[in-house]
Amino acid sequence: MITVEQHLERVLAAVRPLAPQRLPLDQAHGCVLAEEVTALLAVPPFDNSAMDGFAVRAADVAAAEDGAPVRLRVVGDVPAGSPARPPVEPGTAVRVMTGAPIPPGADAVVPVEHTDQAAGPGQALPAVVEVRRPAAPGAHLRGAGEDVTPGAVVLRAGTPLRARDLSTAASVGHGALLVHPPVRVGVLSTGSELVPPGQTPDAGQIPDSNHILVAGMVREAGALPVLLGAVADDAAALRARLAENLGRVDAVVTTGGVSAGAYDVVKEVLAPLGEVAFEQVAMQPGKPQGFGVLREGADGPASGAGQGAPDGPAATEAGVPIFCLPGNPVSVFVSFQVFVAPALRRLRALVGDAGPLAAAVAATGWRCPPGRRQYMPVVVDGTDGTGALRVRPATAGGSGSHLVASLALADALAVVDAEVDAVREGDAVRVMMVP
Ligand SMILES: Nc1nc2c(c(=O)[nH]1)N[C@H]1C(S)=C(S)[C@@H](COP(=O)(O)OP(=O)(O)OC[C@H]3O[C@@H](n4cnc5c(N)ncnc54)[C@H](O)[C@@H]3O)O[C@H]1N2
Ligand code: MOO
Repeated sequence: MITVEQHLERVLAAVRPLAPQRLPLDQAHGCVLAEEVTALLAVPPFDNSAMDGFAVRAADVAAAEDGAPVRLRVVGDVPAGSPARPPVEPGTAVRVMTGAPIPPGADAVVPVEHTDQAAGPGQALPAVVEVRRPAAPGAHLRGAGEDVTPGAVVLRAGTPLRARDLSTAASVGHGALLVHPPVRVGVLSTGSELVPPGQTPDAGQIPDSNHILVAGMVREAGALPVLLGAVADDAAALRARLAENLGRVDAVVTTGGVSAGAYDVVKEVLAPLGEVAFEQVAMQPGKPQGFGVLREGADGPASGAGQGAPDGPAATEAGVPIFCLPGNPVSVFVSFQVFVAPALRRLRALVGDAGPLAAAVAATGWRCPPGRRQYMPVVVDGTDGTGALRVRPATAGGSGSHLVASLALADALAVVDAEVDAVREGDAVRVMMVP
């Protein structure tokens, strides 16, 4: 058996960030930025009004008050988006809407509420406006470049792009950015016992819960699932499904068929390729693990992959990493957290790992498997006096790898060293919070 660290090291050594591509902003959400972004436009791009009202010369309205309004001749109307720039001479005003450019000559805006004019849509442009409050020079003006001036750096390389980062890029004039593209992950279940969710299983059949689990975890890891469905325990069918799809994915996750069974076809099909190794990892759940890299034109079952693919070649020139996870659903969940998620971070070009495990205290004891690191699904039961999380197994069945229905209860995985044969109430444990 190898350790979790040994297997993870092998996985991480085989994956590289996907090569950057220039993508339109609407396709770049979640992608890691591969360039420094500087402003092409100022924000705001021009002096504009912060209020719906009237652009005036502040000196004209300095003495305005309710009892002694100042009357100004209205010489123009500038809605937002209008190219009109009617000058504001002494004694005049121009109606402006929020976001509209400030006309030359004006140095303040009087909100419509401080005039004799009604607020709201459909109001005709008056010939004269009565201003009932003074406005200081600069009042309700938003100056060009107040936020950002052209040339300023607004986003740094390495940033995973959030909605507001993309809005920043748009506001400073960019329509596309150089990013590490979304990682497309093929999701493939194997097993002759599987029926699609919602379909009543016949004798010996079970719902394929792994497919939807892995697809969702791929999304939660910031990548794009490519649903490759389920294949029966049939070597030719598996070979064909992989060969058809390898060219349109950057990684593949399969479930099932990796242990010692007579029908464990994943192992049968991929092991002869040489670059996919099947190991026993000292962890529970998740002991049997396959990992490797499938290459275009490789001799063997997956040869021809990538040819004629509808969505273009895989972005990983070095080949397509494939994770062959065990079929038991809790094993899938744990294996994904421990091996696939870190690899997806690297493929996405995220820097660093997901962060340290959190400190917790066992609210109750539980048994651990000898010689394997345990990943126990736990619920968090508040905190103790020192602020440490109190955790207990999410189900009476403990870390059994088939307890898929109870997995939804878990808040975290308690990670217990291989040497520990039992956790006792009050013991310190480390936990990995899970999405
Ligand atoms: N003789 C041995 N038997 C087993 C060993 C071993 O070392 N020697 N290891 C056990 C461990 S540990 C695990 S984990 C499993 C892994 O098995 P496989 O990866 O070969 O998976 P399957 O046999 O195909 O399925 C296992 C289990 O999971 C259910 N399953 C499979 N796919 C799905 C799916 N898509 N959705 C829901 N459930 C699924 C399947 O029906 C089985 O119950 O092997 C042990 N055996
Ligand atoms: O390692 Mo298996 O995942 O225990 O059931």
